[in-house]
Amino acid sequence: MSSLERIERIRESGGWLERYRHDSATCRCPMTFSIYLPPQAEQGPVPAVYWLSGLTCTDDNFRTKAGAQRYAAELGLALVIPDTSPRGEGVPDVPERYDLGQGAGFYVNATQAPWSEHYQMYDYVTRELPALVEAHFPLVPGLKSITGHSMGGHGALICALKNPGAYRSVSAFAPICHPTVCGWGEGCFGAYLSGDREAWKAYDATELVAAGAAPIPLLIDHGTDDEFLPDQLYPQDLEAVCRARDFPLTLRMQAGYDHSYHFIASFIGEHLAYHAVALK
Ligand SMILES: N[C@@H](CCC(=O)N[C@@H](CSC=O)C(=O)NCC(=O)O)C(=O)O
Repeated sequence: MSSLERIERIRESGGWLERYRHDSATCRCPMTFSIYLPPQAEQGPVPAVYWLSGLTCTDDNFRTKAGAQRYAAELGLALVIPDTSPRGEGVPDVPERYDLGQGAGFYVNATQAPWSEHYQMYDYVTRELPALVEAHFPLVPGLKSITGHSMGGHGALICALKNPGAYRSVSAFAPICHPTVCGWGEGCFGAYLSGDREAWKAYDATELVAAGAAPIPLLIDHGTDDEFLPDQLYPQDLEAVCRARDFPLTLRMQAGYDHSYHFIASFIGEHLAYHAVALK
């Protein structure tokens, strides 16, 4: 297991917001993540909520824009906030594209060169990072939930659907619900996973539910004024397969909200309270 280099420590809401760099064996490069430890972590281990961010983000967007740490402090939850892709000079990228390469790992394990050398974000967020943080921080082993936004909402849904029992609860903000049929998903899956569309379905929430994923309640918020709702997010497709299977889905269309962190900040308290109930 790699060692951790602490690169930041900030007092917030009675707890600590910390940032670390480590050599990832999974992504074969240095990776950065943030963790918020609530005040309760000074008394003993606490449960963790993993947050997966969207396209163009690092771990910094959520911790500076969502206002989540205040709620996490009240609820006694740690927040674990990974980056959205491997990064660095030796890591493939398409600098002119915001939706492919660095900042756009899409939470899959790439199988295609040149991406497969480093772009192993699914294994990183579901295996390496939980083992690392549980070994180094006062977290209750295995007691975790997951949420995220847009590409990260897609990531949260597939991590929970593909790992029955690993997460006590899952929620998502404006997730890309059917990535195999939207432009963002087609671009990344085509590059990272080849042109074989059947292979893409293993990382698509709508396809996983349709294929018989074990039931876990899904809490999803979308904004009705989200600029990406018509062409990228497809909640109606996930809703249809959930209805056909009687799969537990709470899909809330929040009037007037867009795709931004203002939307996330408006509902993050509700989402964390939801996870806190599942984690008690
Ligand atoms: N037009 C934007 C597109 C990038 C964008 O909107 N990113 C969202 C996530 S979208 C899906 O994953 C985001 O969270 N941005 C960061 C933020 O702090 O708002 C562009 O060109 O950048």
